Formats: sequence, C-alpha cells, structure tokens
Amino acid sequence: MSSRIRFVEIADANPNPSGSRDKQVIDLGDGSEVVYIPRFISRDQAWEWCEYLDKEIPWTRPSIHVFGRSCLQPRETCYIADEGLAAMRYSGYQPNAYSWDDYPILKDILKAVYEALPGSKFNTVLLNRYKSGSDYVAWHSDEDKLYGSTPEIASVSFGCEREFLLRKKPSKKPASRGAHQSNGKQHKGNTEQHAFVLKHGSLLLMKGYTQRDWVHSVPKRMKADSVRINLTFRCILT
Ligand SMILES: O=C(O)CCC(=O)C(=O)O
Ligand SMILES: [Fe+2]
Repeated sequence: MSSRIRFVEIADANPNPSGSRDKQVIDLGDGSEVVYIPRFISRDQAWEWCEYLDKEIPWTRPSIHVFGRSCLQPRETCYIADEGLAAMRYSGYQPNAYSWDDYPILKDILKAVYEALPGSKFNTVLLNRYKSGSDYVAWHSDEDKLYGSTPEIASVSFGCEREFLLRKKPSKKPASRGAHQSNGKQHKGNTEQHAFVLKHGSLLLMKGYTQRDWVHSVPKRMKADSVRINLTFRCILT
C-alpha cells in the first residue's frame, strides 16, 4: 500500500505580526479540520508550567485492556473533570477524576486555550506524560458518545518534541468494481496521512469529524530522550 504523508512544520523564521502566532488551519476534507498554533504559549511560561505539571500531578501508569489482554499503558496519565459529569472510560480503565481546584495552573492553561479559541468550551482534561521515547500512544480516535458527534479536542504540548500522526480511517463504502485490478488483486489506494512535530508550548485542535474519520498516534521514538507532557482538553456533553 502506498501512503502519502504530509509533514506540517511551521518555520519559526516566519513571525506573524498579527498576533495569530502562526496559526495554521489544515482542512482534512469532508468536514474534518485541524488547527495548529506552534507558539501558543511563550517558551518561558511553557517551561514553568511543564515543570509544575511534571512535579505536582499524581501521575499513574494504569493497567488497560487491549485486544482482550491486560497491559500497562505505555505512558502515564491523570484526569481532571468538572463535578457531576458522566464518568470517562477507555480501554477498560476508568480514571479517578480530580478537581480543577487541586491543580489551579490547569485553570490558567484552560484560560489561555479559551483566549486562543474563542467560543470553545471544555470541562475535562486528560493529561499524558511520556517519560522517554519508548512511551507512546497507539493509533486510536477519541470517538465516544460522551463527546457528541463533532467534538473539539484541544491538545497542549510541553517538553520533548514528538511526532503526532493523523491517518484517515478506511472508508466503510463497499469496494467498487473499479477498485479491483485486472490481476484480481485488490487495490487499496492511498492512505492519507499527516505528520506534525508538536513543539514545546504548542496547541493543536482537532475538530469537526476528525474523530469519526481519522485516527491519530504518537509513535515510539528511541531518539527522544526527555519528558513530554500533553494535555487534551475535551467537553463531555451534559
Ligand atoms: O499526546 C498526544 O499528543 C496525544 C494524546 C492523545 O491522543 C489522547 O490522549 O487521546
Ligand atoms: Fe487521542
């Protein structure tokens, strides 16, 4: 199968005086869209928040169930939610929901997200800590009834730069006659992919049908030798 990968990297030598911090909008087609703001938070502020989160968050590495097997999640995690929301669950694991009041810096980060994305609304944040390049998140989508059909997920990254990949899910349409080659082999066509190097202090927003139609991952990178912290702000429907 051939695959088409588009690397999306923002040249730092392209300052944007309008104050939009080099915001890039990537139209994935069919109502899916990604917005990337590489310099969302200033370097110094981002390091201050990164060090606080690294030290103060009660990180855990839970057991999860994948393909009928129990294994340790290949990254550490913590979950914060407004009171009274439906419980969040993934891969057979239901994280304990901490309160925003326990970690007030998360409210400051959320305020910065709201300033960059006017009109957005988030009531939970799932935090991930990748201690080294052998920590990762496998291909998945955050498609869940809890979030509705077109959820916005705002992802803020700190520390070690890691690759974030997006890959189109296979189409559910039945294969047309034209999809068969004359030798009888099925032609699978191009798999569309996008790759972002998520910078320290960056913001990436997934919106529209991105969870329904695309999967994403942060693959292992043995050369990545320091901690990365990622926060995904989400909204559970009430
Ligand atoms: O670490 C990242 O950039 C992505 C994390 C993610 O996909 C998730 O928590 O669902
Ligand atoms: Fe995700």
